[in-house]
Amino acid sequence: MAGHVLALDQGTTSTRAMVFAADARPVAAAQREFPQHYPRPGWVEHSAEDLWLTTLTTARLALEEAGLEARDIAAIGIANQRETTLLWDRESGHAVHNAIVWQDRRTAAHCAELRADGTEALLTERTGLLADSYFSATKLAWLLDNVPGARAAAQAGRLAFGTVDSFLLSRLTDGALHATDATNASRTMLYDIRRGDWDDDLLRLFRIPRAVLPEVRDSAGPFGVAAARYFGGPVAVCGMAGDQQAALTGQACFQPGMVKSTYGTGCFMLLNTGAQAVASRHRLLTTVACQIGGRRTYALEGAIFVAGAAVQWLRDGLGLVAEAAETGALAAAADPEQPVVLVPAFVGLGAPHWDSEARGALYGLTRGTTRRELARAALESVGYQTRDLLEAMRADAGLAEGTVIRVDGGMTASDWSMQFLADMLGAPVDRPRVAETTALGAAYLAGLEAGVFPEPEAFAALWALDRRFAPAMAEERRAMLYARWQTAVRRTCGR
Ligand SMILES: Nc1ncnc2c1ncn2[C@@H]1O[C@H](COP(=O)(O)OP(=O)(O)O)[C@@H](O)[C@H]1O
Ligand SMILES: O=P(O)(O)OC[C@H](O)CO
Repeated sequence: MAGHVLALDQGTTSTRAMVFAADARPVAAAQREFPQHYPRPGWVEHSAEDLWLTTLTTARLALEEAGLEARDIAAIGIANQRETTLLWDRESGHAVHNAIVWQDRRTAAHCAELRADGTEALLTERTGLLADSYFSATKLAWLLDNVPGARAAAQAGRLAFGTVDSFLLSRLTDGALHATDATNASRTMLYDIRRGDWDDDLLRLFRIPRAVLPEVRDSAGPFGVAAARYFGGPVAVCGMAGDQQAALTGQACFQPGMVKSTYGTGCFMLLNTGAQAVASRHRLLTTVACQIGGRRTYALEGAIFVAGAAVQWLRDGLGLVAEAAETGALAAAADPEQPVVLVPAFVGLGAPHWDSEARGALYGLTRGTTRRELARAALESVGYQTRDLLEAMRADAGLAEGTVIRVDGGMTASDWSMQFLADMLGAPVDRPRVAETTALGAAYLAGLEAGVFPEPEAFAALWALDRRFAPAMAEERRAMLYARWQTAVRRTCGR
């Protein structure tokens, strides 16, 4: 039975483990949610032990469901929520503080200073990122400044910093390996994405001692061996990548110009730009898509914070639906004469606006507005925000006519949303048969290294279409709706 790969997908709200066969078929899966901690407004933390234990538990459950043992697993691949920052004691493996999650905004003031004093230009040039609390650097600086004794211990080499991939790897290998991959490193705001190394100027700027940093490796390659006691036998870890980059790989977007967009709680759209790190002129991020054999592939990325979360708000906040899936039928039945627009800036707006002060707004309400129009506005908001990203990508990288958008994530179950997306983008939207593209991407990286999966070209041939949504909206209507959205965003951002 050898020739299976175990993928660990450690996400923001839940941890999944999946087993894939050599033909990329998923054969087992397990998932566990874990608590979110909000110690103060704008702060978001995870318990490091929750991240570890849900990973271990789901991995064991998936192996059990597949009826497989450690010796049947050729390799482990890890995909993870990115940027989330951990600092742990090398000796004991214990985190010195909860993980500070990517959504956490406690360092927003620090980032505002970096923007005000002109440092952002240097940050962007070296790391491809923007001075935002989203990324790891200011979170790590906060930990070193606020956890008693942390700075001295870090300088003495007793503490290790890492994103979630690095922390899980350290646990799996019983502390033997302190490493990350280039995709995760590219989200820290400490890594020069063109030179492929930690940047001494940025380390000085954020007062980060080099001694805390992990070694940066290829996304597919040897990452040590998970100790025998975890899975009943040793298993090699052969791949790691940030979850959005893993999804780009799982969607087989290997060629420059290919685009994937993932719709979960938020939305992350990545465009493969090949060997070229394209500097964005429209406030997109430049990031490492993958590193194999020392060769880096880059991507342009647009991140929006609220996609499926707008549907969650209708369900849990307003109680307008009992199930997310009801929103499609409601939207279809909405009054076409009522121009209700939702700008879901619940936590500010991400790319390309980056307005952390903006808050959500609804426009066009009348006495005749019902939950049908609100449902339509929530689903449409995802299409409009994606159009904003695509326009920025077109302007930055000149996308080819007829570029197809490959989609994945929980919200792609909504046919209505996917059709509106295709209409608003004016581009075909392809939904693959394997929805778990993040786990598949992690499995692919590990399986490639272990010799289970074929070279990219042959793997790309395994990608199978579930459904294509072709744009069907008249151009005039498309332009009118998008103009209305842009007006709503301008008003929301006070511009
Ligand atoms: N049929 C549907 N229609 C609209 N939204 C949906 C539907 N099914 C799921 N969603 C949304 O998709 C999101 C869950 O997707 P998932 O990929 O599991 O997210 P995450 O990995 O971020 O937790 C939720 O926000 C949910 O509201
Ligand atoms: O865990 P997800 O799927 O919400 O993804 C989170 C992203 O990696 C944050 O950058």
